[in-house]
Amino acid sequence: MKPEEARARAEELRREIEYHDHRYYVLDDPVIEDAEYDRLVRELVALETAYPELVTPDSPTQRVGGRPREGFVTVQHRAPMLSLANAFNAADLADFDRRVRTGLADEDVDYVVELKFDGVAVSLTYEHGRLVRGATRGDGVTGEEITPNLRTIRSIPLRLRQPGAPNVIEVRGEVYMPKEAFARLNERREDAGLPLFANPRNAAAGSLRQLDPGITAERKLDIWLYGIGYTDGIVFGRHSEALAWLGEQGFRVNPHTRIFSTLEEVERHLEHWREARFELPYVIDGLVLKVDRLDQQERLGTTLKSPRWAVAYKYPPEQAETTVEDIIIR
Ligand SMILES: NC(=O)c1c(N)nc(OC2CCCC2)nc1O[C@@H]1CCC[C@@H]1O
Repeated sequence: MKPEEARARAEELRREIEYHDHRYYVLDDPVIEDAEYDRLVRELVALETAYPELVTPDSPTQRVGGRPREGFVTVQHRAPMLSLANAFNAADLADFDRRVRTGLADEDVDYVVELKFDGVAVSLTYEHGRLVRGATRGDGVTGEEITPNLRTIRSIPLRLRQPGAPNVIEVRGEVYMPKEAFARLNERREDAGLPLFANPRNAAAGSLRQLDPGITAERKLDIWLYGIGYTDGIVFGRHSEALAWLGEQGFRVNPHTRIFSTLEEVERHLEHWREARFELPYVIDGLVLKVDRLDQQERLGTTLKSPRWAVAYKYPPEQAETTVEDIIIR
């Protein structure tokens, strides 16, 4: 095969494998048999081995790469990754809603209501459509650079579907370990006499902070994208539009997100998930309300720590540990 034929075939295989990765890992709706998928990957690996100059960082064969590192580098987020004020009951929610409506001079308000994933917040930076950096939230201003570890998460695209759009975009999401993967990991650790992880969030954090990406790759982590931090190329009118755009670019965006325009609808939705959350294959510790219109977010602004246009509604923690009351003194 001539070099330019090899280059063309390699690019064709990359597109095809990316398409199937998106169907399988993001849409959970594969259209190819595993054996056929593996054959595509084997052909690409063979081509890249025969023509090493063809290897590009965003090739699907480069997901688990690099030697273990000595330590982590810290990075500054272009825009701070804020935290969320909490609401624990209907009164707290009413306070939040009143403050929002007062701040907006009683204009109509739409709330985007998202599940609150109990994992590790990360930011992903894409330049000219390619993933160049991934970092933990850290203290909101400075995080740890964990790009090789995030590249092992198969639902994170290594390049955007329309690379032309923004030159730079930094997206935010929550990396988590599904309940099933958490249970299997702790079984293996128990068999190996290793200390167990207390919950999926700790397991996800421990898996992301591995110096060896090969270990991260084995941990079956996944991610839900929930926002855009910084971008130099596109402007959205609403948070819900930004979420739709993330989905179009190939990111994994949660299907349970809803938009409501009254607090009553929001409260009914929160009551539904109070029990329904235990059926989910991943842990949530509440839901997040966000004012949808970005111009209204701007007007409400943020405190040093968290936005005035969003709040986390928290459920009481699952009673996993045994408490004193549960121990009946016989
Ligand atoms: N954990 C989540 O599911 C979640 C979410 N669905 N949406 C946001 O929106 C950001 C944007 C403005 C302030 C918080 N943040 C989330 O989690 C973050 C991680 C660290 C602080 C928040 O809990």
